[in-house]
Order: sequence, then structure tokens, then C-alpha cells
Amino acid sequence: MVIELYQVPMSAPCRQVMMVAKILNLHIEKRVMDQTVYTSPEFLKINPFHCIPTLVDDGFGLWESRAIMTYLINKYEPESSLYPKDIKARATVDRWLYWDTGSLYSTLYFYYTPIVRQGIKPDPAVGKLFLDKVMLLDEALADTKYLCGDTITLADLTVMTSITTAQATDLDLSSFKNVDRWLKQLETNYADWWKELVTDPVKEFRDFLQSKL
Ligand SMILES: N[C@@H](CCC(=O)N[C@@H](CS)C(=O)NCC(=O)O)C(=O)O
Repeated sequence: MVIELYQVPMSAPCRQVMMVAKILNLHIEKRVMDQTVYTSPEFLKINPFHCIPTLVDDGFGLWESRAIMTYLINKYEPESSLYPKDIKARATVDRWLYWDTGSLYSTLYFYYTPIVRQGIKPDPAVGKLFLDKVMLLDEALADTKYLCGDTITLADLTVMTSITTAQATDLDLSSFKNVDRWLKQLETNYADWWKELVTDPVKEFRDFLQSKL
């Protein structure tokens, strides 16, 4: 049985799916995207929304990174502490996943997209909106090791992916001390893949953004 993932390494939503695959020790066959794949009839048949990451697991196609992350855990390691089974604990993880996709990452996306699409400088007001959300995150991290307590969950992976993607932009995150401590803890925990799935792709994304301006 083959698990395939259509992805590009520097994409934030793709990175977080690959993190889950690493932690679960899943063998994923990566399908590298270029414009010919995005518009190919084969890919559009799997994902008419033509976005990545797109998973194909034993013929089952799925897109939306957070849906893919929870699917992989539910299917391959349902006892994983990354996505606790207790209803309230799981709801709290879900709350962070929705906050990230609907508030944190989406604001960051609207900040950097003018650079990618039009080669123009981002709107500082949108940057400020993003930093306001990071301030709330910093406050939430004041009395806790990870977002949902002493154990790393999908909440940490998805929010950490947004924060490290922001490090590729000109936004200054240096005043957020709790966020900084939390990132260092995650890096220590995941030292085996941090360079591959965080440091290197974030650098690639930073270079990509700079090349557009
Ligand atoms: N909410 C989606 C966002 C996916 C997304 O924006 N993917 C981008 C690359 S990072 C993409 O595929 N863009 C090309 C397109 O939409 O045609 C997720 O989390 O998976």
C-alpha cells in the first residue's frame, strides 16, 4: 500500500503534514509539484481545488492539511498523544487547529501573498493584525509548556508551522519570549527533523519572498 503526498517542501501546510508523517514513522512517497502537475487532468481528478498538500492513501484522496494530519493519526496511530482521544482534550486541540487555519495562518497568508502574487510590499496593517494574534499566543504560553499542557499535540505542530513561516518575512517576533521558549522546546524535541522540515524550508521561503520584491 502506498501513501502519496503531492507537496512542495517550503509550503507551510505541506510541512506540517510531513511532520506528522515523520513522527508516526510513515513512509510517504512525495510527489513534487510543478505547474504541469497542478493543471494536469490526473491531479485535478484527485483534487479539483488544485491545492497542496494533497494526500492519496490507498486510492483515497484528501486535501486540507489539518484534515490530512488528523486522518493520518486516526488511521495509522489512533492512540497517539498528538491527538488525544478524550473528548475535551481533543476539542482543545481542534480549537487550536481552527484558530490557526482561520485566524493565525490566514492573517499571515494575507500578509505575504501580495509579495508572492504581485511582487509588492506587504501591508503593515495586516502585519500588525498578525502580531496581535501572536501576542495572544504568547500570553497563552505563559503558564504552560506546550499549547495543551505538558505534552506536544497537533496544536503545537500547526501553530509552530505558522510562526516559523512568519520568520521568513520581515515581521519582528523577537519580543515574544514565551513563544521563543516554546519554539526552542519543540526544536529540542524534534532535533532529528527540525533542519529538514523547519530551518531549510523556511530559509528557502525567505529567499523566495526576497526574490519577488
Ligand atoms: N488551507 C489549505 C491551504 C493550502 C494552500 O494554500 N496551498 C497552496 C500552496 S501553500 C496551493 O496549493 N496553492 C495553489 C492553488 O491553490 O492552486 C491547507 O491547509 O491545506
